[in-house]
Amino acid sequence: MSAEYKKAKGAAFSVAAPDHDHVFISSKQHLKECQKAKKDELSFLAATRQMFQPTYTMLGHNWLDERGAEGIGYVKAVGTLLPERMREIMPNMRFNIKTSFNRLLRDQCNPDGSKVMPAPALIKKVMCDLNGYAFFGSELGQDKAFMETVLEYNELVVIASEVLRITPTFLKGWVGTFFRDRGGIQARVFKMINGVVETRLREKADREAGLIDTPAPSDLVTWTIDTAPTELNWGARRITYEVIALWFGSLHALSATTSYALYDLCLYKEYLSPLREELSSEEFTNFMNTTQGLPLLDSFIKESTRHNPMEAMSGRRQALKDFYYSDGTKVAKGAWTCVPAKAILQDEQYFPDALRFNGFRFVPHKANVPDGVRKALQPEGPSKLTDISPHYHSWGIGSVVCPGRFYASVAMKLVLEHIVQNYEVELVDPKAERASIWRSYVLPVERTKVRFTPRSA
Ligand code: HEM
Repeated sequence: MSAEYKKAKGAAFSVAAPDHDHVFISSKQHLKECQKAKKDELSFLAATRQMFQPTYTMLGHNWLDERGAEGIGYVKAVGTLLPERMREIMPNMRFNIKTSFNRLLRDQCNPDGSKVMPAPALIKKVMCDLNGYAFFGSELGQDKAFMETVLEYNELVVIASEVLRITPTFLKGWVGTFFRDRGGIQARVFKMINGVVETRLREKADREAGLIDTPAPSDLVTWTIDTAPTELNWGARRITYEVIALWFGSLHALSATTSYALYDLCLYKEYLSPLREELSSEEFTNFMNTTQGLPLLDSFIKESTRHNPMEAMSGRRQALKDFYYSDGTKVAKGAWTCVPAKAILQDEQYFPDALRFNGFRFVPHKANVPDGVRKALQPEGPSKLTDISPHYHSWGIGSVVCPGRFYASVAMKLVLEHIVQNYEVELVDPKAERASIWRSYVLPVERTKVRFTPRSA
């Protein structure tokens, strides 16, 4: 894809795949037209459905192709209500991370006090616990059996959806049933979440009738209920599906991105000292009080996402009918149009010294960067991890952008803060494979091990 992007010099290019063709765009004009396409022309939700195969991975749930036809309450729940409450829940998020690390590393001790763990597997569990708290509060979030089941379900969906995407249509029903019935895991997860949703709906009705005066818990189940489209009268079942869909959209990306940042902490040790200085300063208190700040850590994570994008493409839209860009480029019905995000992130025009890791390339000019730490400057000036820009498409391409990025930024910072402040980290085998490529995904290799040595040891 990168070679095609270079050859195309801004023009659109096509890449065929077993399930459908891809038409890649990167010019300002194409992006503008893609963002402005009508809802019945290019669809984000149709592409998402193809990615996740919910018919087989979410107990037959299906959503409409037209974004907004069933409301976009989830965008408010995730992008507004969750960030608004973040300051309130951040101390508990921090405590949750500490508890997870202590529990997960407890049994791995070597005689010298160090602990060795496969890094992505560890991060996935930490993030699962953390997300569990943000999504389900203390009810299901503290329920060990539920958290183990929901993590197992997550893994199943990732594998099942990829297998189903390339399964010929005539075999899909058969292969899909195999995944759907596997140990009844989908039904179990559904039942547990649905139970909580039913209770919350009952309590909401009681609260509105003045029968109880306890406040609703501050978590995504509550906010998904509160932002559900009233005119559609969603019951518990539909709300449960919405919560499950949000869960998938979040855990996988969060874990992969944080795992890469952990590898980068192991590989580029010169950043540890300035990061520790920042995390021990007023900056951290300010971050806990405002959710903002920590410019060095923010830039380090952003550079890690640039250097190791977990997906080669972004801004997927499926054509619901033949679609033509104004230069005549055709996206045939069923094909996807998308952006070659990884190739753009490695383009020297936009990211000088693009192939090198420059942890502080995005920091504000006034930030306290010590001499000797590389800091390539961006032509467009400083930017934050959560910013959307025409060349950084990790959160999407505009018209649809990730509303979870504010929470993701805080969650990643809190996990990395815990690691940086409490451990020295190193790759057990610096030559071990860190990333594996499957189609457009570039995922952290599960078995790659990191040694955690407590800093006080
Ligand atoms: C590092 C972590 C994450 C990454 C890299 C990421 C990336 C993305 C991307 C690329 C899109 C699609 C935009 C498009 O195709 O144009 C998206 C959409 C979305 N993401 Fe995230 N995401 C992350 C974390 C999260 C989290 C933690 C949540 C929820 C708590 C979340 C919720 C959503 C939702 C609801 C959408 C759909 C938005 C809409 O329909 O308007 N994401 N995300």
